[in-house]
Amino acid sequence: MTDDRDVTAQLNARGDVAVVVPAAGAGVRLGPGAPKALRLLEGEPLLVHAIRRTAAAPSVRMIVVAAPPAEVEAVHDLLAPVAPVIVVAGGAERQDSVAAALAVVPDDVGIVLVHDAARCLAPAELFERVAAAVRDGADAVIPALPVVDTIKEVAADGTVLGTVDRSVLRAVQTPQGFRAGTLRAAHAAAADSHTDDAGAVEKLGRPVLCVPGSDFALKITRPIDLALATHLLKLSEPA
Ligand SMILES: Nc1ccn([C@@H]2O[C@H](COP(=O)(O)OP(=O)(O)OP(=O)(O)O)[C@@H](O)[C@H]2O)c(=O)n1
Ligand SMILES: C[C@](O)(CO)[C@H](O)COP(=O)(O)O
Repeated sequence: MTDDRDVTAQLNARGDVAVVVPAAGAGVRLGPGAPKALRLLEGEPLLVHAIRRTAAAPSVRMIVVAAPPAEVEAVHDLLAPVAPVIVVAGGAERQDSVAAALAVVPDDVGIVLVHDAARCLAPAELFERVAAAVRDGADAVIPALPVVDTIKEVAADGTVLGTVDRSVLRAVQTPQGFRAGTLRAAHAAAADSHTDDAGAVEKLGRPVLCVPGSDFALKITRPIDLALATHLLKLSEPA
C-alpha cells in the first residue's frame, strides 16, 4: 500500500482545503445491499462519483475517506485510480466517522470541508463556493436550498398543529466548510449526537453562514434518489 504522507502531497500542493468524506454508512433506507457508498450508479460506486468531483475542485489539497471498517483496504484500492486519498475506518455514527477522518488531517491545513459520499454528484464548483466563503472570514459555511413544499407541524396521531413559515427554512447539504480549529473544537465539545457538523458548531454558539446549494448535491437516501441521480448524472458536467 502507498505511504499516506506521499499520497497527501500528490493531489494539489497549492490547495488549502482538506475534505473529509464520511462513507461508512450502511444505507438502511436504500434497502438491503452493500454499504451505500459502494452501491452502483450507472456502473460506478457512489464513492467513486463523489471522489472524482471532490478531487476536481482546485482548492482541495487532500481527501480523507471514512470507509466501513471491513472495507478499508478495498476502498483504498477502488479509489487509487481516481484520486490520491487517505482511507480510515469509520465509526458507528456519522459523527464518529467524521471524527476519525478529521483526526488524520494535518494541523497545517486551515480549512476542512465535510462531504457525504451519499451526495455523490455535488459539483466541484460547490466545493469552491463553500471554501471561498470560509476563506472570506466565515467560521462555518453550509450550502442550503430553499424549502419548496408547505411544511406542517404534526402531532404523533397525525393531527396538524400548524403551518410553519417556510421562508425562514433551508434544506442543508454538504460539503460543509469550517476553519479547521472550529470544527475540531465543535467535535471535541459535542456531547449529543448531531446530524450535521454545522449543528455541532451551532452548539458552540458560533455563527454558521449559508451559501446557495446545488440541486446536484441531493443525498441518495431512498431508492427513488438513485433513479433521480441516474438522470442528474446525464445532465452533470463530466468531472
Ligand atoms: N456510521 C456512519 C453513518 C453514515 N456515514 C456517512 O454519512 C453520510 C450521510 O449519511 P446517510 O446518507 O444518512 O447514510 P447512511 O447512514 O448510510 O443511511 P441510512 O441511515 O439509511 O443507513 C453517508 O455518506 C454515510 O456513508 C458514515 O460515514 N458513518
Ligand atoms: C449532513 C447532512 O447530509 C446534511 O443534510 C444530513 O444531516 C445527514 O443526515 P442523515 O440523517 O444522516 O441522512
